[in-house]
Amino acid sequence: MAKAAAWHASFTSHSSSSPHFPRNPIVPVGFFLSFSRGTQTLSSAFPSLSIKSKRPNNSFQVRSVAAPAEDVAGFDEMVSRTERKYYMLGGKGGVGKTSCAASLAVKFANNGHHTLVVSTDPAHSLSDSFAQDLTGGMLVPVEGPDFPLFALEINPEKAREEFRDATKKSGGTGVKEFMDGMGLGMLAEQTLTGCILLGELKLGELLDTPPPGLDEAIAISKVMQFLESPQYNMFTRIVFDTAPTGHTLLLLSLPDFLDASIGKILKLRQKITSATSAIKSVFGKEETQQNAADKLEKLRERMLKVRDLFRDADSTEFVIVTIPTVMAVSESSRLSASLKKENVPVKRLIVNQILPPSASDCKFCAVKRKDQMRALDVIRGDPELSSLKLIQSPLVDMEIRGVPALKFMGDIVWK
Ligand SMILES: Nc1ncnc2c1ncn2[C@@H]1O[C@H](COP(=O)(O)OP(=O)(O)OP(=O)(O)O)[C@@H](O)[C@H]1O
Repeated sequence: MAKAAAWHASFTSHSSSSPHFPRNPIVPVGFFLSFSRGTQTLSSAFPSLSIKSKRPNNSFQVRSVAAPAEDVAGFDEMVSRTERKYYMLGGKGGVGKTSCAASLAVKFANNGHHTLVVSTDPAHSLSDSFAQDLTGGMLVPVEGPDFPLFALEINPEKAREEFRDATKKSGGTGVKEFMDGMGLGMLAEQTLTGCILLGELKLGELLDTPPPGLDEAIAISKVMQFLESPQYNMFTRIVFDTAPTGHTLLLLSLPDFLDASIGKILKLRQKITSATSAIKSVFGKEETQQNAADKLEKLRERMLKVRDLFRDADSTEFVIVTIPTVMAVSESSRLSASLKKENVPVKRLIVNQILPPSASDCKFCAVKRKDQMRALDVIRGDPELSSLKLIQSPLVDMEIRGVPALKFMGDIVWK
C-alpha cells in the first residue's frame, strides 16, 4: 500500500500537466527505474533515456524522448462528447490489450466521464492490471481515479450456463431436448416444412460445445442488459477489453448466425404448435416451454443489439492493439480487413511495446529496435493499416499494474 501511495504521489507530480513534464510530442521513458529493484531494467539498458535527478522538492525530473508527430491518438475527440461511447480494444494475445483498455478507462475517468471497463476475455486480467479484486461478475468500483470508474469481469462461461440452465428447465440441454420438452422430440430428425432439418439448426451444439465467440457474444449481451437498466445511465464511456482476435472475428458473424438459427427454431415452434396434436399432449408443460422460448427470443434480440452496436460509427469504435513484429502486424491487417468487411468502425491502431532508441552499445537492443522499425514500415505500407491513426506506445521497464501506472501509460498513449 505504501508503495502504491508513493507511486501515486510520484505519478501525479509528473502528470502531463506538470511544468516539468511537457505534453505531446514528448514521450517520457524509463520513469519506472526509480521503483524497480535489483533486476536490469529497460532504462538501465538505455541509460541516456532514463537520466533523472533528485530535485530539492523530492520529485524526479525525467529526461524525455521525442516521439514522431504521428504518435497522437486524438484523445480530445475521444473525450469530447457527453453521449455514451463504446471503445472495444482487441488484437492478438499478450500484445497489451488489457493495459491499453485499462489505461484508457482511467484516462476517461480522470477527464470527468463516468466510465465502465469490461473484460469479456475468458482469461481475465483486469484485476491483475488494476491490482484490485474486480472479480465476481458484477460492477465493482475501481479505487484511484478522479471520477467514478467501475469494472466488470464477465465470466462468459457462467453467462452461457445461466442461459443454458434456463432452456434446460424442461429437462434437456440442446435443441433436441428443447423440442423434447415441447413433446416434439420425435420430430427432431425429420424434415419439416420441406427444407428445415433440426440437425441444421445447431443451437444445441452451440450451447453445449460453444464455438469461440459465442461466450463473448453472450458476455457482451449481458453488459447490454446491465446498461439497459436506468441505474447505469450515468456511464458515458464503456471500454471493452475483448478476447484475442479469432474470438472477435467469430463474434462478429455470430449474431447473424444465431438470429437465423433461433429465428428458425422459433418459427418452427410456432408452426408446430398450431399444426400438431403432439403439443396438446404436453400442454401442461406449456409455461416452461414458453419460458425457454422467451429466453431464446431475448438472446436473439440481444445478439442483434450487439451486432448493431459493433457497427454504429456514432457510438462505437474498435481500436486494434498490436506489437511491432511482422507476425503481429499481419494478424492485425487481417483483423482490420475483417472488421471493415463487417462494417465495424476502426480508426486507430496502437503499436505497443516499442523499444526506445538506444544510445548505449547494447547490440541486442539496437538490432531489436531495427527489427521493430521494419515492422512499423510494414504497417505504413499495409493497405489495411496505413490509413489508421498510428499510436506508438513505448515498452516501459516495469509491468504496468495499478491505477498510477495505468495513468502514466494513459498519458503516453492517449494524447
Ligand atoms: N508498453 C508496455 N511496456 C511494458 N510492459 C507492458 C506494456 N504493455 C503491456 N505490458 C505488460 O505485458 C503483459 C501483457 O499485457 P496485457 O495483459 O495488457 O496484454 P493482453 O493483450 O491483454 O494479454 P491477453 O491476450 O493475455 O489478455 C502485462 O504484464 C503488461 O504489464
